[in-house]
This record gives sequence, C-alpha cells and structure tokens, in this order.
Amino acid sequence: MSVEVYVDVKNLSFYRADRAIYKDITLQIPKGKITAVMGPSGVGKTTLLRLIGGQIAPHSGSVTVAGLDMSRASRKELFDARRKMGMLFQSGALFSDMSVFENVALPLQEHTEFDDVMIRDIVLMKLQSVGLRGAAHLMPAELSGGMARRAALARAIALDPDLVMYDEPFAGQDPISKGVLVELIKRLNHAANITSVLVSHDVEDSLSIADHVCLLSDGRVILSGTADEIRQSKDPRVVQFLQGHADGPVGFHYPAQDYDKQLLGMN
Ligand SMILES: Nc1ncnc2c1ncn2[C@@H]1O[C@H](COP(=O)(O)OP(=O)(O)OP(=O)(O)O)[C@@H](O)[C@H]1O
Repeated sequence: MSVEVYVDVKNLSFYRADRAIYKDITLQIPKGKITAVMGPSGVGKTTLLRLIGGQIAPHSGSVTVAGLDMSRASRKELFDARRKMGMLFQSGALFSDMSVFENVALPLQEHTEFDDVMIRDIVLMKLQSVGLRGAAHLMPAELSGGMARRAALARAIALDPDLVMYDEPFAGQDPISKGVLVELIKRLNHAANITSVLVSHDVEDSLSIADHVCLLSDGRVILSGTADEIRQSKDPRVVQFLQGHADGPVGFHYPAQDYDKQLLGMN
C-alpha cells in the first residue's frame, strides 16, 4: 500500500553561524500518521519543526508541506498553510490573563468569521476532547502542569489542523499526566486523521505511539522506519541513543575549538 506523504524534506541543509545543523537530509512524514523525530539534545529537532512551519528557511533543499514548498510560498500561502498547523510546545504557555475557555477561543476569534455561539460550541468540543470542559472557567494559574498542557493542546487543535507538531509535550510531566497525554495524542491523531510530528526525549513513550520514527544524529537521518525497526537496529548510534549511554559514537560535546590550545590562550 503506498503511503501519502504530508511533509517532504529534500536535500535540506541548514546552518547556524557556520555550523551545519542539517547536512543534505531527506525525509518524509506520512499523512495521517504519528512520526516521532528523535535524536540527542541539540541535534536540531526543534529546528526541523521550525523549518516545517516555515518560520525559518533552509539554506539549500526544500521543505514541502501538503504540496507547498514553504520557502517559495507567498505570504498568503504561508499564512494559509500555518492555519492548518497546530503546535504544542513544551513552553506552550497559555495567556495567563485569559481563562482556559478564552485561550482556546482566541485562534477561532482571530482566524475565523464564526459567531460567538459557534465559537462557544467548538471550544466546548475541543475542551471535551482533552477532558477539560469542566475547567473552562479556570485561569491558567489554577491548572496543574498536565492540565495546562492539555489546555494548550485544545488551543492547538481549535482550528482543526491537518498537521500537529508536538515539541517535548511530556517534559516535566508525572507518569500519569504523561500517560494521559500519550493516549490523547494517539486518540486525536486517529480520530481526526491528523498528521502528527512528535519530538520527545521519552524514547519508550514515543515509540509506543509512533507509526514512523526518524532518528537524527550529527546533521543526518541515521534511521527512518517503524518503532520495531528502530528497536531491532544494530547501528551503534541507534543503540547508544535507545540505551541512553553517554559514551558511544554520538559525541557529548558541542563542537568547540581545541581544548589544550584554548587553555593555553593560543586561540
Ligand atoms: N536561534 C538560534 N540561533 C543560533 N543557534 C540556534 C538557535 N536555535 C537553535 N540553535 C542551535 O541549533 C542547534 C539545534 O537546536 P535545536 O533546538 O533544534 O535542537 P534540539 O534537537 O531540539 O535540542 P533539544 O533536544 O535539547 O531541545 C543547537 O546547537 C542550538 O544551539
């Protein structure tokens, strides 16, 4: 069965100063599936989400989302494309001076012509889907960390996005809240046929819900496959990542000048 591609990354290179974050990577994110993007800290996972969102542009190569080349798109096309994307960031802060209801209503007020009754119904539906309809009137300061993450998720899906990107959604969550979020991501993905991209350090949680996994290391995709393919891989870089070993082919140090020379003040 052929898989429809939603995000097509081709020969992408991207630099920060003169450091190559991505060196000619090619990867595909299948439509309607959950893709986990994994790799060591600093490898460029958040950067990839920003490239997909069109917030930053590749130095070479392309990122095509639902057929639209993000770096060649007009402002209007980019605006329309972003409207179909939901993002849930680790720091996906809710507006602290607005209730949960108002936070979820905001994108609907800003991006649609719906009247108040329609917006109310949609907000209640979204809050129901994350289990927070009863918390609609609460202010963000009154929520637990897990509830805040779920409220932010309700806001991220308010406009019925085709693509939802999750950046470390489980960070700082206790095991129960994490379990709730894992189930929620899975349920939302399947119920609404959303394409989901999940960036997380929680290897087991990610592998438990991902249909497809991309493992990044040193500016390249070192493995792209199913969770089982990742688990069974003998590639030492994959094994090091899955087992969380500090020593191995994946370096611990951010690139730096020669240590001895630097201590001796030679450069
Ligand atoms: N705005 C920026 N300006 C300069 N360098 C940046 C910027 N944002 C990120 N970087 C650098 O780009 C690299 C990739 O960052 P990114 O946040 O994408 O990594 P990550 O894989 O998401 O890391 P983590 O898992 O720790 O969140 C890092 O070395 C970071 O220092």
